[in-house]
Amino acid sequence: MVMDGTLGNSAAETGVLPDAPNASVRMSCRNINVFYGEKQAIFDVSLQIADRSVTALIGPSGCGKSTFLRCLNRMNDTIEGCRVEGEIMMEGKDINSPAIDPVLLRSRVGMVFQKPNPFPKSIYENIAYGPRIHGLAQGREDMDEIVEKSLRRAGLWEEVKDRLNLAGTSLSGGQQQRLCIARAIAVRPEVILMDEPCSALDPIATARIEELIDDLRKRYCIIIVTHSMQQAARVSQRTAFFHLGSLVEVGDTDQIFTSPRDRRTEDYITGRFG
Ligand SMILES: Nc1ncnc2c1ncn2[C@@H]1O[C@H](COP(=O)(O)OP(=O)(O)OP(=O)(O)O)[C@@H](O)[C@H]1O
Repeated sequence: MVMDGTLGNSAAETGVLPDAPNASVRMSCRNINVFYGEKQAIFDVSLQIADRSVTALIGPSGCGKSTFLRCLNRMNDTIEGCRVEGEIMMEGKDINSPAIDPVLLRSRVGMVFQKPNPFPKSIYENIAYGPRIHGLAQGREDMDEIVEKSLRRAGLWEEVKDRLNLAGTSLSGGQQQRLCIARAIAVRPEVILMDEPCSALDPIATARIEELIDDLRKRYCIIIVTHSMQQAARVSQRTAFFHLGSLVEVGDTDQIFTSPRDRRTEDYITGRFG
């Protein structure tokens, strides 16, 4: 672990999940409160996030899923009037500490948005940009390798290897989303946040992304916000149910969907509200 306030490369584990002793914790959030001006959007949420697995955040519209997700890589810092309280530990350091560089943090905790948002640059440059600004490539050959590896991991290489100089925006919606995932992977993240990554995609493109998420979880800690309970059930191993800014219940996805402990979770998953 490095001692200069930056987040080190080591995959140091911070503990185990209380209900899953074999899972190591990648991020540990304690007593998180989030305010937009005077209005409180997240109330005292504590959540441990397992490594090498997918955690789904579910709950009715406006319950705070995206707000909470954005706490995990300090994207809320970019929203005027938004204030985050509480502790989010990763590799033994609080990511909200002033010593943490948010740009570096966001390379370690990458993000994929609802709508694919490739840069207005070539496919190659979309991937190469991050490694270049973070100094991860020694030269052209090294960069070529990073680009190929990232596109392969995102399941896009075969489709684009002969047209790397074409604009990223020339790809289909599903391909663009895989390009954005490849872009996140290229800077060697440990965590990937996904905010409804399939909501702009058709069912076939959605299925490809879901398969990809299942593959990526072998290497990364993934947290996904989804409106679709079917998607949460298909792709995640753990599910956290939010309601009115509070975390109602978190657990093994099978348990949450088959025997929820809280009435509100049951009402939501059985379609009584939301
Ligand atoms: N930039 C903002 N400024 C003020 N209030 C906001 C802002 N973003 C979100 N909120 C409020 O915070 C609460 C939580 O919103 P958030 O978008 O996190 O919920 P969500 O569960 O992700 O919703 P959805 O499923 O509809 O995307 C809502 O009441 C919302 O109106």
